[in-house]
Amino acid sequence: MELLGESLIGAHSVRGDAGEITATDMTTGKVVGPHFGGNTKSDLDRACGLAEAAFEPYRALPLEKRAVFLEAIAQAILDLGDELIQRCMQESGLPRPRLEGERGRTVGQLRLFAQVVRDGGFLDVRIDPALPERKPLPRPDLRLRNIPLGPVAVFGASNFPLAFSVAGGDTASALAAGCPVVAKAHSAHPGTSELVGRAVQKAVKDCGLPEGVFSLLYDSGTAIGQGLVADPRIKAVGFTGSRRGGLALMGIAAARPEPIPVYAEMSSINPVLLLPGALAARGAEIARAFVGALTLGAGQFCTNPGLVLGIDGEGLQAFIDAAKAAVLDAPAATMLTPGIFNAYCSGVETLAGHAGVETLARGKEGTQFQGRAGLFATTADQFLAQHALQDEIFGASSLVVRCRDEAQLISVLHAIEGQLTAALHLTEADHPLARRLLPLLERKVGRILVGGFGTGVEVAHAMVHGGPFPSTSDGRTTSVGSLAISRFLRPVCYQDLPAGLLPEALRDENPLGLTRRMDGKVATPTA
Ligand SMILES: NC(=O)C1=CN([C@@H]2O[C@H](COP(=O)(O)OP(=O)(O)OC[C@H]3O[C@@H](n4cnc5c(N)ncnc54)[C@H](O)[C@@H]3O)[C@@H](O)[C@H]2O)C=CC1
Ligand SMILES: O=C(O)CCC(=O)C(=O)O
Repeated sequence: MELLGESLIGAHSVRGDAGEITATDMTTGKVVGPHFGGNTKSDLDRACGLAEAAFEPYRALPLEKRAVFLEAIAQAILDLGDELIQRCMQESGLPRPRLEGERGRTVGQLRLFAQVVRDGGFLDVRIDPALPERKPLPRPDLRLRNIPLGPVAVFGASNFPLAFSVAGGDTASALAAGCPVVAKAHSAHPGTSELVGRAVQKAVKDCGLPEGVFSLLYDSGTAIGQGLVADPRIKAVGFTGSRRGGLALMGIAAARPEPIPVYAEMSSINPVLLLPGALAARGAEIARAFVGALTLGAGQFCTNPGLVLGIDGEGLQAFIDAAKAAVLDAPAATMLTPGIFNAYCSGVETLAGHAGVETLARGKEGTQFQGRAGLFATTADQFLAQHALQDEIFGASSLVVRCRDEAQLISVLHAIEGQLTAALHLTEADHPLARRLLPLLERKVGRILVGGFGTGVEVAHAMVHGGPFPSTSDGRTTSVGSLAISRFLRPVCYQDLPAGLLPEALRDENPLGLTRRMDGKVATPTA
């Protein structure tokens, strides 16, 4: 498919004329064509108008049709074939196996949401039948179901050009909820975005849906992204990126005459807790696995293990020695954009320059735009005294914090900000300490895991990829897994509506065959 450098506004392909966006081939540093036109405010207005017009007919579709649409997007992405992978490799610098895996995850995610839509459980139907004889007052007939919020703005992430971008988890869950999507392409992978956008556009057409169900805009600066969040027709925002970007969009959304939710996944340093028994039993082994997780994908994951906590002693020293050796051996890796590479280099330099921070090891030198892994250490006293030591460094850098004792480990945990994940390494002897840490960890993170690291998020029903601020803007939800749909829904209660006016999902005869909560009890449909 020839790339045109055009945005997609409903069924149309439109060349924006507000500046240009060009991709960089991250392995050569050269610009790759075509040049993409940045959209204008009037393009944005048109995309939002179409999304608003599509909302009612799209949400009214039978669930089966919505599910088939999600599956059609998945197939259209697969039909792009190797062209998608090649373009994506060029724009992102990410290797083929990673991107093939990510495509599988993207397609799997869309198919998972198709199942979620068919199942209908996300409607969360509750029926409390009327109790006309109840004393002292009768109870009215109450019926609840979730409805979609309205058009959603999705900001593609730079670090997952497929699974968190144009047709990634935010888009899949918003479409599954019944919300049209206006996506804002990330300028790091404009060609990949156009290819995937065209796949979604084709699925819209093939399924006979209103064209405004999906649009894709390009922004040569920040005006289109900001305008999108401010547009009164947009009712929610999905974002993965920097803390600064997420906070800016949250500010715009909150300042609207009608504020809207922004689901921003921002910064996280994902503490790894090395408990004494585990350090004594297998410190060096954990260190090697840790460096593997640290350097995976040049460390460009929001789940990257950026902080290691342990109690000082022989065990922690054995871990550090083995981790140092593995980092020294780690090859440099191409980063996503020149900007991200530069931010990584300056982040590492700043960290190394802090009082009381020791550079333990740096990975091998690389070529242009290749980040070198970095391992640093400090004491808990220093960590507690310098808040800046908690700043996310996006890339393969991690800070080991030597704690004096259990009490100081707990103080450090109290001091850290909200996180996506915490990883515990333990043996049975560590269970009493782990049991004491768990309530505190629950308050700090969205996912607690044992024996591994946070990278490699499973797309599943029980997954939480979220956490307290600043890891996300709203720790009550997740951006990965089927629960992500709940971000784009809100409950409506129907009180004493005549049967003929009730939505199908709420009718007594249960024509959709939904599992519903009847008078508080789960009722499965009779076949
Ligand atoms: N924690 C995480 O998961 C990630 C963190 N990052 C951090 O972000 C840095 C920059 O990477 P990017 O991916 O470009 O993130 P970014 O936050 O700068 O941009 C993400 C998206 O939001 C838009 N955006 C950002 N600020 C905006 C504003 N003020 N107004 C309107 N639109 C705005 C951008 O155009 C882009 O589409 C990295 O060096 C890293 O520090 C990046 C990716 C993921
Ligand atoms: O590690 C993963 O699979 C997902 C990480 C993520 O969501 C991110 O880096 O933005």
